[in-house]
Amino acid sequence: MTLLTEQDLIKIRRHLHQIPELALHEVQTHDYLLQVIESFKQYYLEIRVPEQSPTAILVLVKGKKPRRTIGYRTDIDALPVEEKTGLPFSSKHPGVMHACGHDVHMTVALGLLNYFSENQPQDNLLFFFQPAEESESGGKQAYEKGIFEDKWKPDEFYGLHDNPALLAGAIGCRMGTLFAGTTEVNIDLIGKSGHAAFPQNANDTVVAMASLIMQIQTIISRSIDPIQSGVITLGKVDAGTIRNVIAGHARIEGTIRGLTQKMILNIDHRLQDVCDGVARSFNMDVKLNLNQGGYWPVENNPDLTRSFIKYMKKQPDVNFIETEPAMTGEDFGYLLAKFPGVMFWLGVNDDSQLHSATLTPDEKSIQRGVDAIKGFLIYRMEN
Ligand SMILES: CC(=O)N[C@@H](CCC[C@H](N)C(=O)O)C(=O)O
Repeated sequence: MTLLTEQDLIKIRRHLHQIPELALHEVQTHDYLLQVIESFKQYYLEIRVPEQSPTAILVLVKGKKPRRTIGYRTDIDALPVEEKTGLPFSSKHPGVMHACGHDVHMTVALGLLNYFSENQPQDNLLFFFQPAEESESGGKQAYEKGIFEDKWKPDEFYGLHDNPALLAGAIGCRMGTLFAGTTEVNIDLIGKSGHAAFPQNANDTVVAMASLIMQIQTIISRSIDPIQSGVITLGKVDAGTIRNVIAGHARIEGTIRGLTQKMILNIDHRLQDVCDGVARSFNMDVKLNLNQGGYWPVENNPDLTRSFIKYMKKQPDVNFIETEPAMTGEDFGYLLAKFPGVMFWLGVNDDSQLHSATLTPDEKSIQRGVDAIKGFLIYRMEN
């Protein structure tokens, strides 16, 4: 294999786009990634599939005169979204789609790895193809299972997320917090089912759920400092079986976001109060389960981010934009709490938002992303 062209990268991205898989089930994706990586020159590559995390891949590129190991992470999982792009290379997996652009993330990582397999870097580079970013805290799991040990430990870590609101190939970043911390919310309401005609003999969880949802949506507006703010989105509700049976069980699933850990814990606390209140007033069990996993706020390291921004701003071919913090979550936040590093945006210029069934990243972003990041990594190794 020689250097991949822009067309080769687009082909790879389209293949990955057709085989999206959910968190921790990225089997075909993993096999295809391995196949591509194994087609690169292997002179100074070492590939490892950690047995503790069988869909992850680590690739160490041994440097000429290493002073450090620079990590680069890409996520590899997809979302339970039915694709509606109409693209000829649409998802072949019903109900699953790369609606968050991880196919682009993986392709950029492969482009970088391919370049450094042809051009031995000064420092060591560690590529981490990470399962389960959308749920299941893949980054945290990998860390806790000990996959970053000995020579597999990065001294610093970089990673990107695509951004449809930025022009294709633009790089966005900021000092401090880039993304929010999140907490997954699951609420089960347990009442008593019964005949629709006799509510006095049942305990209706649909009515309690409606009241609970409305009360939860007052937490942000009434309990949180509006200057700091946060988000609670309840994205899934489920209750009942048929129109004329009172539902004895209801479930709500959602997510909380805040830019600081203090804010997340504050919202968590208020949510518990509101659930307890509804349980009392409707005389039923309301079980709240909160799971932050590894979705900690994404805090960029000050020195490394300064150097990243300084480099990107100086490049005539890079459209660099200083961005505001975003309420998206990322389990790279957990890894950045363990290793200093930088997360940044790669513009993919699309009208559709992340997580939408019509997300269509502009493929010009791939080569531009590879060029900008490759340049930065070389610069970092020289400084
Ligand atoms: C970039 C992005 O969209 N990330 C996801 C991360 C999921 C966090 C977690 N599963 C949760 O929902 O709390 C996001 O939804 O922001």
